[in-house]
Amino acid sequence: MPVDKQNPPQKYHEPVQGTVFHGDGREEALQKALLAEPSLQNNPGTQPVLDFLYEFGKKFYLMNVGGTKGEGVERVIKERKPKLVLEVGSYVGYSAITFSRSMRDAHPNSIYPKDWSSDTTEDRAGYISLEKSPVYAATARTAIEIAGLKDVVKIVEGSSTSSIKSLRETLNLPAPLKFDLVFIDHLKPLYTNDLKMMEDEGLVGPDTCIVADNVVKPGNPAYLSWVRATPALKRASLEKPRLTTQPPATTNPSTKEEWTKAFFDGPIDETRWTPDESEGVTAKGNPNLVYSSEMVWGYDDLTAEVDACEISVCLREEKE
Ligand SMILES: C[S@@+](CC[C@H](N)C(=O)[O-])C[C@H]1O[C@@H](n2cnc3c(N)ncnc32)[C@H](O)[C@@H]1O
Repeated sequence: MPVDKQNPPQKYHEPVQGTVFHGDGREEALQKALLAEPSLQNNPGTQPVLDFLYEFGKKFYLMNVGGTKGEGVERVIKERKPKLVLEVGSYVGYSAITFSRSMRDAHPNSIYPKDWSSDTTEDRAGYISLEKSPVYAATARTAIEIAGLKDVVKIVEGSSTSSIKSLRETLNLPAPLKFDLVFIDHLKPLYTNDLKMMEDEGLVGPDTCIVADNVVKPGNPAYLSWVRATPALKRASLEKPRLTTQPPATTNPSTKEEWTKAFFDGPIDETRWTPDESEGVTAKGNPNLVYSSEMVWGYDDLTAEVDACEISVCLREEKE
């Protein structure tokens, strides 16, 4: 869809928070529609599939990153040229198609290996996407295949926290190999625990760029506090015991300026709580990683609500 950063896109749906906006059969219907669409069979490719998802989303809301925020992330990919990308939350494949296309354009001659273990001088690249729902993963695979990106994108099914913990084993990904870019876009309360798990496993580190979607809509002050805090503040937080019940969530600020300036000194203590959805897999995190973090603003293309991605580049690991 055309991107106009100054003006909101046309609104096709009312805000969906608090309503049923996925998991009611629309993802299966989308898969069938993708397979039945003659123009996609005759003219497969990335843009026809993205356009098809956008048109479907106008009728039945789809929780895709969309064009305006997606364009900001694509710009980062074009600048940083990541070779190994991790996405958390595939849904029906919109972001995986958009971002892996940019990655492939940056590395047209790379090999996309099935596993990363072999000792080789090959120029390799790959886009790994984690998805909990087998139904959404199946639709994403269909979309990705029609888009011609089957060899570039690998979907790993399962719950994110345990998938991340076992990812080196699952992908034969030897240390110290780590991700160049991570796109976090799944269950909002899990963002911090899952980033901490990546830090524990050495899957992120100096030079990794971490992009987190929906930090304004619905908002994620706890996550922002982890990537914006100083190592000293994070170390102090980790010295305190884990919280066993969910603390009251910090309220969202109301202006862009407040969002940009807030959360450099908390609510870091909220990050001591691990949501049930991590299924008992808790992470400590590496408090010594220093991130430089900024917000990239955009819209939900279908509800026209203002939203933002937080883009955090890991600068270095501070010595204690
Ligand atoms: C906002 S959607 C992702 C949208 C997608 N990144 C895009 O822009 O096209 C969130 C996805 O995260 C998945 N998800 C939620 N919790 C998860 C978890 N614990 N592990 C893995 N995936 C999860 C949901 O099933 C859903 O497909």
